[in-house]
Amino acid sequence: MQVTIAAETKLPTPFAEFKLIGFDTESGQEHVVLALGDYQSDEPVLARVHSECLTGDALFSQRCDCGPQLEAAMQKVAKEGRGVIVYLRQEGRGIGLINKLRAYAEQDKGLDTVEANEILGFLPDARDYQVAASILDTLGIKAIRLMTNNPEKLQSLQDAGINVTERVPHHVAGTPHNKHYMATKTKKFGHLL
Ligand SMILES: Nc1nc2c(ncn2[C@@H]2O[C@H](COP(=O)(O)OP(=O)(O)OP(=O)(O)O)[C@@H](O)[C@H]2O)c(=O)[nH]1
Ligand SMILES: [Zn+2]
Repeated sequence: MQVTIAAETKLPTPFAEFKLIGFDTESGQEHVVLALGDYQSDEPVLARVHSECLTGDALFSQRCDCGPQLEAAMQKVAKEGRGVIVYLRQEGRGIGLINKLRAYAEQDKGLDTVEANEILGFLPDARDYQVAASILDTLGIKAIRLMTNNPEKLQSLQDAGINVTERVPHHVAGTPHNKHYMATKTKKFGHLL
């Protein structure tokens, strides 16, 4: 997957002032990386590969754990003074925003997150991490310490050619609204929660 750095600017946040790097890809999808400190040196860098979740990241949804996980990743990178957050525009585990909302509507009727994707004709998880590998490669990052609870994501990133030297557990507090969702992630996706 061909990716190019299209823009670089500053992103001041409550946690740190990140470098914000915008990527264009041959598929037309745009992605961003928040980077801090000397992320290009040889030492494996603390990293999160975060999948877009408009409802969780921007609208404070309590159906999932995405918003608090994004914030926690920014805080951990700020604390270390060095790290990257690859923000991938793979909304709804790759099925897109509106289809995710359709999947939520199915869950409102009693299906779990996997069954809801399947009844709509999608894979339970349609994400592709090849683009993350290309982005990290373009940034000159050779090895990462990955903040995740998802063993499949870790494996997929390794399969895409990324050297993951360590999994850093990335737990956040649950809510009454995401209890069932988190339980399904543990049972059906093997999340280490
Ligand atoms: N299709 C679908 N996507 C969802 C649903 N809930 C959250 N998502 C999407 O799932 C993605 C996040 O995946 P998660 O399984 O929560 O976490 P992860 O990134 O695989 O694993 P961690 O690294 O541990 O956070 C985001 O793209 C969300 O938009 C849902 O019910 N259906
Ligand atoms: Zn979410």
